[in-house]
Amino acid sequence: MLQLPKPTQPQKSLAPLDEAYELCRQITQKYSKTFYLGTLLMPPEKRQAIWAIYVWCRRTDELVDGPQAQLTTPETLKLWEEHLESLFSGHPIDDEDVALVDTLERFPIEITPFRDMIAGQEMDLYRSRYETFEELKLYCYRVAGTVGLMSSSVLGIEGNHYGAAWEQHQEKYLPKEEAIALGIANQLTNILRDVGEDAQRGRIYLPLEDLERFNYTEDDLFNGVIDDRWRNLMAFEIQRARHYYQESEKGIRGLNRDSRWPVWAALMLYQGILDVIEANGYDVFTTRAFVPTPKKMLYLPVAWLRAQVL
Ligand SMILES: CC(C)=CCC/C(C)=C/CC/C(C)=C/CC/C(C)=C/[C@@H]1[C@@H](COP(=O)(O)OP(=O)(O)O)[C@]1(C)CC/C=C(\C)CC/C=C(\C)CCC=C(C)C
Ligand SMILES: [Mn+2]
Repeated sequence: MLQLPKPTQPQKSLAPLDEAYELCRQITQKYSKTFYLGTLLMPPEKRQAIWAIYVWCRRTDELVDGPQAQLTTPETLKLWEEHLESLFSGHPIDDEDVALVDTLERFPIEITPFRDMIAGQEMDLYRSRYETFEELKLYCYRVAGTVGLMSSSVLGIEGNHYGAAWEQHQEKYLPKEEAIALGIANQLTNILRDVGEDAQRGRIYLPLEDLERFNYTEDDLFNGVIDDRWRNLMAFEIQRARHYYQESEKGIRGLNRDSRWPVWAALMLYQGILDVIEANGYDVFTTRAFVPTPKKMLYLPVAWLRAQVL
């Protein structure tokens, strides 16, 4: 269902726009309950645009993380970048692209974050360790901070007046850093939740300098050792992720009013995973941390309130 690029595919007739958006809706709903719920709180035009962006991101991630990932080479990613360029010149190739091409017309977005995400996925082809947090942060920017930048164009920036009303210039404060911070916070959360799953694939995203700081070894991690060293290491990483959430929060008030509730909701739902990891005694080896649906529903009114007052 998630088609990988087929460069030699002959010309085919593509889905009409409403069907393409419906396809993107279905894929978003299937693959991410959390972000899908967030989009349901948006006005229809923004919601559809986020589905289109989600699907492009999902397809990009699938290239290195999906069932066909073994077949992906740097050449595959090069072809995917050419595919991207075709979309940016208004030429959809697959049904899902029809929605993204329309979204790009309605909400102009720079191509850079899309290219950067492909570069991030490429890192997964040749890296399975990160020595320092600085190195990991670059990866997190590329695979997730970029999502913040892409989404911001759709979410919209509230116009802020600086200076007196009779002055001509009206400047907009662009909360770019905050959008990137929320992506990084989400990705760090994702990494902490998936430590066990990634270890089974021989991957360690936690910076090795942090393992060393807490005297915890790669072997300990592959054996799923949970002791004070691990608990302290995890507490440190969770605190770092929470710092990025906090950094992102001040950007939300710079967004259009109708985007603040969905973003607060997505933020709280994803950050909630950190609380579950703590409640599970930092066991990310045998238990997958998730926020149960009734708890998700409880977050929604709190997120609404924050969107009104913060
Ligand atoms: C509500 C809203 C605007 C959501 C955006 C939804 C969107 C377009 C998500 C794209 C997700 C995606 C498939 C990215 C590919 C790379 C990747 C896998 C990144 C990880 C996402 C979750 O992955 P996964 O599928 O493994 O997770 P679950 O199993 O579903 O838990 C990431 C963790 C990155 C997600 C990053 C964001 C959603 C960016 C958030 C930032 C903003 C919306 C900017 C807000 C603006 C300001 C000013 C704060
Ligand atoms: Mn992934």
